[in-house]
Amino acid sequence: MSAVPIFADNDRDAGVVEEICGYLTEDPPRCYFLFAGAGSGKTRTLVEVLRRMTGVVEHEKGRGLARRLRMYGRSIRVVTYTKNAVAVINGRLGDNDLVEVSTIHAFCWELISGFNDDIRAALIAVKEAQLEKETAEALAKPKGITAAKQRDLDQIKEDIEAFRGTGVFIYHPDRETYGPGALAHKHVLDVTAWLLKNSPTLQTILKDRHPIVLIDESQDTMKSMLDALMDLAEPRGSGLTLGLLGDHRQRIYTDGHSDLPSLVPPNWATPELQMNHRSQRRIVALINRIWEAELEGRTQPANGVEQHPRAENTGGLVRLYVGDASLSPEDKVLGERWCADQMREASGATAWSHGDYQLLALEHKLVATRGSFLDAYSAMVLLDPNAAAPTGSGENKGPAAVQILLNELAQLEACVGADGALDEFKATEVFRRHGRLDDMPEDTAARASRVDEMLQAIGVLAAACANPISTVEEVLEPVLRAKLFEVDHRLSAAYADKSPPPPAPGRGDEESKQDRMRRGWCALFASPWNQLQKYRTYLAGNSVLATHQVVKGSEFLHVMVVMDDKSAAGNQISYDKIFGGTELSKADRENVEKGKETTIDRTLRLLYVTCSRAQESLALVLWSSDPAAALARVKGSGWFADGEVGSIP
Ligand SMILES: Nc1ncnc2c1ncn2[C@@H]1O[C@H](COP(=O)(O)OP(=O)(O)OP(=O)(O)O)[C@@H](O)[C@H]1O
Repeated sequence: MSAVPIFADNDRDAGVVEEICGYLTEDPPRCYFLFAGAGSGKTRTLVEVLRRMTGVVEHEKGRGLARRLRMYGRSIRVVTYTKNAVAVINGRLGDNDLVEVSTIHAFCWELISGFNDDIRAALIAVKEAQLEKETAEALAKPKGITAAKQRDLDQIKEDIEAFRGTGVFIYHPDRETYGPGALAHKHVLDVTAWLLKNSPTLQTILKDRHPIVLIDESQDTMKSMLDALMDLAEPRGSGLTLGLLGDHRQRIYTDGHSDLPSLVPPNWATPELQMNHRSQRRIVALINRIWEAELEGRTQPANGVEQHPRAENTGGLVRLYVGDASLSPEDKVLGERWCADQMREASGATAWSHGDYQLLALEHKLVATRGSFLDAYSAMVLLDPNAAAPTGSGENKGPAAVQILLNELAQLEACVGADGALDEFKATEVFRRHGRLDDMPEDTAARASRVDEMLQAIGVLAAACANPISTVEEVLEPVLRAKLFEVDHRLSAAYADKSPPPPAPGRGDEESKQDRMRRGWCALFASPWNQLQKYRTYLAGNSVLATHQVVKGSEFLHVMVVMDDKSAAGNQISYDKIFGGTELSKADRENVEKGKETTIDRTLRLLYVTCSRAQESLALVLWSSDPAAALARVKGSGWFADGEVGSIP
């Protein structure tokens, strides 16, 4: 192939940057929704627009915009989904005082921080609305308000009272904040959205600071924040111009709008990126087929442009392997290794035999099982279902009440060598970092005695950590006895309570938050200590195992997608239904009739996201409850050629 057509093909999106620059510099400027598919290079497009709009790259109208922004001390605000994306954009932009890039949490907190009376009013209004909604929902059920539900409603009332008595609210976008007035991540978004709708002062502040707001991954941006901003941007010329970047095919969180393209006002511009610069042709063809598939149970429209691979990306390998879902987890791991060997043979890529491929699993529970930290993970989910698992945005740090286990104790454990000897210098540094040396006794004898007490406790702790069968309870014992660190009051109270865990609720039974947490504490104390290290690695996003949900924005040369509905918790996703090994449920059919989102819709999007992470080769491993039916259905789907499908022996 000659160089000319390659250039022409690869450049089909070349005009989009200039098109967007045009919308932002029109008078009045025009809002836009950029439809940017997987691997379409939306970051590059965004950065190129920003460079032109801020005078870094010569652009006549951009120069005028930059001058106006600078004259009034304003800047363009870019909101990204992860801290990593913030760093990437800042890195590419260089020193640029006309652009501020942040996560949505940091953006919201910057807007509301210090407005304590407004925050209080918003929190109370949001909680009162929640109380009203939950009460009405419970009353509509045949059982009415159960005792467990009443306890939850009382908790909301207590929260409201606590907000009334709070003077100053504190928050940090990058970590959990504790203590009086500490706001959770979700609260900050709720409060900002409420205030943007109800407080003219905040509306003016926003427009005055950031007349242009560009939001990446808008399909997953919390609905209420997006609604508030979209309202403010109307009518055109209102003083706020919005640019939304997104791909509704990649929506994987429930926070976002279910069909953002249909909500975009008709007067907005809707440019599109059609290229997929990331993946080889075969992979791009597969994701196009997946998205347009006419599947039974699908309600979402197949809207969106078909993607084109780069002209030089002529290859790529795709395989689907189907195995029996009733096999043991150990046998499944062996089966997945067999698949990797097949991929090695078919592709010739040694990465498949060296474990240098990215394994994407369906669900956190599946990862916890494969990664041997299921007890610790399950306990964390009971303690705080919202904070237990890593998220795409990287803000989850585990339940707030157990932070000492995830931070201080992990750091102290790292001071103990393989021979069990303590590195006192490093340990002192850990205590100093956590402010534990500030209140050491002045008196020499008392100080020496306290040091002895601490060293003795660390000795017991080191021995417990080194013992592979130690439980979390055994490791905690010396820490609490010698008060080595400041401990969350919920942790110390739960530790002191030696009552047995309440029974798990039966199917369909409600459970109060207190009972659920008590079960969580008991499960955590009984968990093997060595599972916590694996859990921490996973939570930090440093594990070679990743769930589908956390791979947002990433790309890998070789990908294995493990689809095992049986090992996953919940029924939100079912690959076996997509591939035909399981029939649609009654609820699925009812949802289809009502035009509501179905398991098929959600699963198709997740499949789209995972497959589109692969650059060179992609193995799909399906553990099906009816492998024969799945194989037959797959063969008729047109997604794969005959030689691309195989059975796991
Ligand atoms: N114009 C381009 N020319 C060549 N390569 C490009 C171009 N734009 C992007 N790429 C490359 O294509 C890959 C995908 O780009 P990027 O990660 O920005 O896509 P994305 O739109 O954010 O995708 P996703 O939504 O799937 O995460 C990257 O490796 C990037 O370097």
